[in-house]
Amino acid sequence: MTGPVPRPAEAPDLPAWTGVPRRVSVLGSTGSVGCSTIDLLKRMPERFRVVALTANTNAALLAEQALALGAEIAAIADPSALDELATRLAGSGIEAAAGSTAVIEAARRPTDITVAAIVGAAGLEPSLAALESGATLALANKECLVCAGTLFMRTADAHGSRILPVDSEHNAIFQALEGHNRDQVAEIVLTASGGPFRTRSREELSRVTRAEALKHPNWSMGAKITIDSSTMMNKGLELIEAHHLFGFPAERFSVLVHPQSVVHGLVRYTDGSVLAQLGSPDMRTPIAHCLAFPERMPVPVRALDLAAIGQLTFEPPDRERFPCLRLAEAALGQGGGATNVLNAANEIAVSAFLQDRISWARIAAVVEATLERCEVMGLSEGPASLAAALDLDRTARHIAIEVVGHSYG
Ligand SMILES: NC(=O)C1=CN([C@@H]2O[C@H](COP(=O)(O)OP(=O)(O)OC[C@H]3O[C@@H](n4cnc5c(N)ncnc54)[C@H](OP(=O)(O)O)[C@@H]3O)[C@@H](O)[C@H]2O)C=CC1
Ligand SMILES: CC(=O)[C@@H](O)[C@H](O)COP(=O)(O)O
Ligand SMILES: [Mn+2]
Repeated sequence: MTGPVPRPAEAPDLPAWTGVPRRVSVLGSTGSVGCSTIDLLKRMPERFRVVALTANTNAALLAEQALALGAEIAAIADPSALDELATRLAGSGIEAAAGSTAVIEAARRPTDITVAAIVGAAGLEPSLAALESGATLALANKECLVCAGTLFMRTADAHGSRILPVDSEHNAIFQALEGHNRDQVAEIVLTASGGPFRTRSREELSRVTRAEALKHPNWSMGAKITIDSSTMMNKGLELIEAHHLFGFPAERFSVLVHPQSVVHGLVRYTDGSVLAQLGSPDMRTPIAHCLAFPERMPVPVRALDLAAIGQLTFEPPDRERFPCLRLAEAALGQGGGATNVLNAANEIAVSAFLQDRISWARIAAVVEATLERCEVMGLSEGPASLAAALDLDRTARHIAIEVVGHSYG
């Protein structure tokens, strides 16, 4: 275990909104978090000015968003999508750019706040570029921190950039920690819905389908995180994310299953007080918290009606039926490059599951086998540079692809 990560204590708060629009970029604007962000920006045009929007392949939606918000630039990672993007933006004065370097350069444009909502380790370089520009980063892309957390937090520190957590649990914990003494924090609890398979037996879990796994009980999200929730790898990734974001040792965090997804995170203090943040399960609340920080802004989210919900329930996680949680906890405990390998192997396994190449139960097996094979590389040192992080990520993916190739069922 590496010790606590130093906090970016000197990073300045965003100035309060004083009537001057904030410059905002959205990386991954066409995804689930991206579209929720765009929805909020469209409702408050006087409050935000859009700099850059980025996507992977969806040129039609990217152009529509850029036109609706009058963005400066729209950048798409897939070079073959440039013609369509440029045609749709012709005559608007909005720049069109393509290729992964164009996405990174768009992310580097100065803003007041940049929302990092690309999925997977593909978000690492654009998010680092945003941090290097000095922007406040509203971070949804948890895989950045799992892949290269120490490097990521150091980059934020070095450039005086603040990171505001968008991920609902981390946003809740951030709110419950704000204004309190870090030395008096006894425990930080991440809640987990338990996913669509929370009550399934081991035997039933061997037969679950892709369609079932894609049906999250409470949240509407992109495919990758929805599968991660079904295996509880999402909670494992979130433990690693929380360790880096908040700088507490791994032992200070715990996971509590809460099927209603109303209590998003809790902080217990040394005097026994437990502070929590509650809200309807709608990502527009944590996104708005980041966009308006340190103010609050109104959102079109259904008000929480606890009387209608009636009961909030809690139970411990089951690491036997959901081994991905155990694997992520072990990788966090090991530190160094283990979480990078965990993330890469999980991305490959989830993608193979979504392509019907492996069963749901094999996702954990592929991650475990990849971690075992990578042990020989000695993972005790975490990647010290971006090149080292990308290199380890590439190697682990190759190994995971081989493991998938040897998987049956
Ligand atoms: N969805 C949610 O409610 C929550 C999500 N998160 C985290 O936020 C992140 C985004 O999740 P979500 O919105 O669900 O994901 P989606 O799959 O819905 O969206 C992903 C976005 O990233 C873009 N993208 C994908 N691959 C690349 C690439 N190689 N280069 C550049 N852009 C790329 C996509 O573009 P295109 O549309 O063109 O494919 C899309 O804009 C994830 O890390 C997730 O864990 C955290 C908490 C909640
Ligand atoms: C909305 C959000 O933050 C997701 O990470 C969500 O929490 C996933 O639900 P699980 O608790 O099922 O992983
Ligand atoms: Mn979350």
